[in-house]
Amino acid sequence: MTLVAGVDSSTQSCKVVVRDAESGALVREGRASHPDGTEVDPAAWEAALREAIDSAGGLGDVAAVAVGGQQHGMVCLDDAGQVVRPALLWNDTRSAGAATDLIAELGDGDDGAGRRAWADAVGLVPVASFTVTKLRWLAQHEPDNAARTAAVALPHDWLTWKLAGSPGLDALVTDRGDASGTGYWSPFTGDYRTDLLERALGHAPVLPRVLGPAERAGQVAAGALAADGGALLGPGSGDNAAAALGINAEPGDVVLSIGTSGVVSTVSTTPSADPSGTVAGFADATGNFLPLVVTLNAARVLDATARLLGVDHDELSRLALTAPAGSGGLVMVPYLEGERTPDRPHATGALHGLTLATSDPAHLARAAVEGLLCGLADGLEAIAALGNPVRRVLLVGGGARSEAVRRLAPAVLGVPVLVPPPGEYVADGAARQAAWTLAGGDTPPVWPTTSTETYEADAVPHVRERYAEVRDMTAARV
Ligand SMILES: Nc1ncnc2c1ncn2[C@@H]1O[C@H](COP(=O)(O)OP(=O)(O)O)[C@@H](O)[C@H]1O
Ligand SMILES: O=C(CO)[C@@H](O)[C@H](O)COP(=O)(O)O
Repeated sequence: MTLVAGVDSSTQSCKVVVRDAESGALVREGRASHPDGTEVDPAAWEAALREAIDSAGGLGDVAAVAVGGQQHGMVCLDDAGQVVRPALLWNDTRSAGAATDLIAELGDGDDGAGRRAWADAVGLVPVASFTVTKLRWLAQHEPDNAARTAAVALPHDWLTWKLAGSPGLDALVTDRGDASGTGYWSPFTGDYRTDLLERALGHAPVLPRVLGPAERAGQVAAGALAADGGALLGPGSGDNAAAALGINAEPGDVVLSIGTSGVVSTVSTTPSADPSGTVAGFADATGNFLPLVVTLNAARVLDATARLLGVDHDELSRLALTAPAGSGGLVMVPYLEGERTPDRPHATGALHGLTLATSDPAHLARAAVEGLLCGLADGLEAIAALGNPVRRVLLVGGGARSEAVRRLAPAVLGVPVLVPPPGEYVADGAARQAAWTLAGGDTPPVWPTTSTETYEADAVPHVRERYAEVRDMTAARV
């Protein structure tokens, strides 16, 4: 049996799966936690990856490995390959002002023209999540660190490079999927837009070479992150592209991921440009494209509400299912860390419709689940509005383990929802890419598609209508 390994270095944790390269069967797995926060020293990811690899039985008998990772993180390296400062993550909003400036600059002061120019250039409109805005923030607020920045990498790029033994800045590599989330790579041309990078940072540092979907990225160096070296390295990808590969998403499939981020993504054979900025036109990990909508507030809305009520996730779910649809008029707009879509980085969460009848744990639990799902329903609507077919909606991520989320999703979204068994689909996709890198060829290996459970419910349009009223009312006040 030939073994391959896949990594998911996500916001909250690092997961490693070891699978049979031919059948895709799971053989071993491990995981380790990441520190909290929106600014993290990459050394913490390296330590977690080492721990997760060890707990997954090591890489000594693994023929190939690939890394999936949280997107957009700004990893700045000096000319000796040392990290210049802790990485700003996708969910850090301090560069919101830089995003506004970059839009205005490309539009010569005309916001609409600026949005269109960015969408046409790189498939996205700057918001604080994207790397290009973080580099502008760095240039504005930490000019010495900006000047020391000889190379810029993404979390998955940096971990792949560390696995290879940090063999010099010119050995940094990435893939189309993650490059498409930087704000300085074009999914239309497949090339970097170093002019936009230089506009942001003030100079154009070394950038990782963008590899093909199954192009070899070197070999694991013994001792660096794994006791045993020799395994081939795949290019890796951003977590959402890896998840789509892991779940074998095809055009017409929409993947709803409820992790730290809430993501609505689909596979397209053509690149997207949405000047509203709602849909980001990313690339996927197979040579296609991955238009997606991302919210900042997803599984942690459930974490926070469970903490407020002093219950665990199972009890939160049970409570939510005892309250009526619409939670008696209690609406939670869950912008607990600001929000990315809609672009309201300074917003806070809001509860509206609190009455004596709704002031109880069940109504609060229901409002939290419905508020989370309404934000994703808005994303699904935006994806469809761009002409992407919606034939199947698949629900994954830690939040999908909630029975209330699974049962309320079809009602709020208005479509059936297919739920595969709880799993690590990002790491699975990375493992499948590793098998593809090992085998070569134009397409990834065919692994058995996972079974799914279908959840259906009568649509409850009044829930989204009421949510939209409260969402827009709170927007007017912030
Ligand atoms: N049964 C559950 N119900 C609701 N949320 C859950 C459940 N199990 C885990 N979670 C939440 O899912 C999140 C982790 O999901 P995951 O997809 O691994 O996130 P990420 O990939 O962003 O690190 C955590 O916030 C965790 O609390
Ligand atoms: O910002 C995005 C995608 O644009 C997020 O999807 C991050 O990639 C974080 O992923 P998770 O930690 O939630 O998996």
